[in-house]
Amino acid sequence: MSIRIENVSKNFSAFAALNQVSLEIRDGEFAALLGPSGSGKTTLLRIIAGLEVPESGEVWFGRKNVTEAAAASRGIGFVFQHYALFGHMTVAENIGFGLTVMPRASRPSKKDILLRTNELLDLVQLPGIGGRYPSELSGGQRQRVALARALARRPRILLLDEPFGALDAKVRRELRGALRTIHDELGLTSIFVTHDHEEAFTLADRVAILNHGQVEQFEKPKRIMQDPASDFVRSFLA
Ligand SMILES: Nc1ncnc2c1ncn2[C@@H]1O[C@H](COP(=O)(O)OP(=O)(O)OP(=O)(O)O)[C@@H](O)[C@H]1O
Repeated sequence: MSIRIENVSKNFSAFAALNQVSLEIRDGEFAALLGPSGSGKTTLLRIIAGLEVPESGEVWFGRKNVTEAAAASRGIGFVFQHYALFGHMTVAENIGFGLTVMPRASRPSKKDILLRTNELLDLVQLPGIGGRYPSELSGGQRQRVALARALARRPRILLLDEPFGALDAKVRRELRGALRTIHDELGLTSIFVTHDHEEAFTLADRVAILNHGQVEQFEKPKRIMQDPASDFVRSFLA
């Protein structure tokens, strides 16, 4: 599902967090939003998710204008750094949660939810741990479970906000590989927020570099390295 952001602006009081941002992410693409702290990455992701409303501009998913659509109706999966799992629920209950709260008419049966949960545990390479509690998992395993939970309703768009920020370098690298494989296998369109250059450049098809609420450059990693579009990009990458 392609995502088109057209002239989006967002202010907090008098402060412009996003200033006339336009970005077009192709169906099936893996895009990263990279930039220093406060550049507007999370705000842009939250607007795409429907968790913030822009003052002006539009957001399109494919041929649908979703600018005013509720977050729950957008068919998105999210993974956040601190989007904690429910501690009192098992891993399987966490993953199936989004399915169990669906309206009765569209809710899958208990048996189907269990099947789906096991399928997702296989996908994130944690088979057999559905009966454990989050406190019994490592940080990397928790983020794999968070990813499985985000995918339970078969979203076509996956939004990730610094999902590996709290993990050590080795686990980050492993999870990066796993995430990219899942993105490709499921044919998702994914947007990944990070302030880590290496992470953005190894994961994404194209990287959007943000600074002061504006996109300085949105291109393939190689192209950005070869031909930085501004002094800011050059010094940010140095
Ligand atoms: N709810 C809010 N109220 C007031 N200001 C906000 C709010 N949310 C964000 N901002 C401000 O908007 C700017 C952009 O914030 P945003 O979180 O989008 O940046 P970011 O690039 O994701 O930063 P970080 O890497 O630190 O998470 C910041 O200056 C921030 O202080």
